[in-house]
Amino acid sequence: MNIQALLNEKVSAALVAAGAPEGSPAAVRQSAKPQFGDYQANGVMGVAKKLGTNPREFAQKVIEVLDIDGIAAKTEIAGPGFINIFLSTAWLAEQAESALADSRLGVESAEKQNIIVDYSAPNVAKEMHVGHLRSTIIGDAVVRTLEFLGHNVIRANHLGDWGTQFGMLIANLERHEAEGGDISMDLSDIEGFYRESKKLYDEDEEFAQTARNYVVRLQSGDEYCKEKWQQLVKITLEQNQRNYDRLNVSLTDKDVMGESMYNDMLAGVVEDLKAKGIAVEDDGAQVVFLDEFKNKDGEAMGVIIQKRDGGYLYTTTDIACAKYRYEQLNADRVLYFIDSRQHQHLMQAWSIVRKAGYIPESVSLEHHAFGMMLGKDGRPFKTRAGGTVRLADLLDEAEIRASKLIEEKNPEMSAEEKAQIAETVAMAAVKYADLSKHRTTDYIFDWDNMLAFEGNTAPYMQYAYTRVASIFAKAGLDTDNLDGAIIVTEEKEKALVSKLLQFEEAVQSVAREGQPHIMCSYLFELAGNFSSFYEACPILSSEGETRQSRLKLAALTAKTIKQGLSLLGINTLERM
Ligand SMILES: NC(=[NH2+])NCCC[C@H](N)C(=O)O
Repeated sequence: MNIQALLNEKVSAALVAAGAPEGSPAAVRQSAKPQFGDYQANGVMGVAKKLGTNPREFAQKVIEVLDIDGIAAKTEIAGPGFINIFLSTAWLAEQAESALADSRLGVESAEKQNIIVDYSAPNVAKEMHVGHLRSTIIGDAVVRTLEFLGHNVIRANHLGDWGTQFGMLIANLERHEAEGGDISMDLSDIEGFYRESKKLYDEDEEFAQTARNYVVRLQSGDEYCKEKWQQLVKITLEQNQRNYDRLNVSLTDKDVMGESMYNDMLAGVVEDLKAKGIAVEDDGAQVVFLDEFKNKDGEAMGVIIQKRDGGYLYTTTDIACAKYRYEQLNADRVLYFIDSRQHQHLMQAWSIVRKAGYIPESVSLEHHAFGMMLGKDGRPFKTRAGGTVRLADLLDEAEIRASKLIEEKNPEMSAEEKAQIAETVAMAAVKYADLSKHRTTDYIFDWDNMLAFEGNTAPYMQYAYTRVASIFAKAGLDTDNLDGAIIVTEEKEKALVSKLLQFEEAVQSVAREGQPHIMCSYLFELAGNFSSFYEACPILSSEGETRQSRLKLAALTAKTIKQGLSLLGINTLERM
């Protein structure tokens, strides 16, 4: 149950009953401090101002008609007219009880929507690099959260699999084949292969001519070129899949909807935009002038959708792609997890999409942008030699570092167990470090921080889970089979229960805002609440119904942490 939403509904109804206009916002939020109650409604002041009445008096009227008997123990008016709501411990205990009995931990399913999530989107014949890492792990956490809420999610890996570069890549692939080498070996360093192709293209005129010829042939559907192109796509996908699997990212080959998929739509889109008078010819190219974007002379900015030579652009593809997602996939919502540097590109493409009426306003197109990944020195994240960091190398290093850490902590464990723990911790650390930061800020990649056992980190959260789980292991108890009832008496018990019952709010916020750091902060706070509870309220050494109740609180904590981490794509360990 979403308590905030419930209270918001209750207070909204009371506002109207007290004379406020229909639809006045109740603005119920979690309280910043316990002395302000569990929740606070801040909507009264705005309404009183509109009505020209005294806010404290109006708040009093609202409280009189507010129907929260049995839910709240107490309400009070504070400051200029805030309503502080103190929840009843008996009611909280009841809610916690039903959350524990429910495999969804009491989280209600949302009204089902078709949601397309565009994420990862690396490029063919290029290594996945750290920039794609952010899109991949943030997007995947949001996908898991949306699915948990019951939405129909379509994972769209907008692979960069089209463009004029394929001419030189095909020509070079052919050259390698002619030389009789082992192609899969030759392409194991796909980035090197790309550089080599580029060099040949720049330096060898005959090669460049073949390459240009292949571009034309590929675009007109020539079988030979298509087959070679497919080979390149396949090799890239295999390499990416290894990264996805290691990172426990839920993408597979089936989710690839690359740029090439929209190729057949592009001519039609340009024709249609011309017919609608949205695109006009300018110096031989097809251009859309957008008033809402100004160029440096203060004039409407021109966005090219077809070049003079007939070629289409990245923007043209994204226009067609958005159209497709609405028309063919019936999207209710489309989320794009792309680097903030592509913001203007997306805004322009979508502005054209809306002008052309390809998607109704009721369907949201959302750019969930993120900042750059920086090194510890605050500069773009690079290898020591100054090159781009390959994702696979980064993950290898994470495992090496985590192994050392686990070795120090648990020298007595079997090598096999240590290796398994190290791998789980390593991938979690890389993901969690990224997920826990506000998405839009640049993110500083720091091994020591992400692998620390203190603070808002993966090892800390994984260990928090293991610690609760070990209580049950030690007592030989099963979290699914506990007798007795939850009784909330101690202050720390109440704080823990309140936090546990905010899980749904966290899940829904992540789904709404596409910001997984909300879940990380929630879990970190929950772990903190559990620690304070555990210190103040002994579990196994207490007796009778107190012991049973506390065991149940611990069980719900373990399940909530595990579920929350799993929505982030992070695995837990029973021992670590
Ligand atoms: N619909 C989109 N434009 N998705 C993002 C594509 C990202 C692009 N392949 C890149 O590496 O920068």
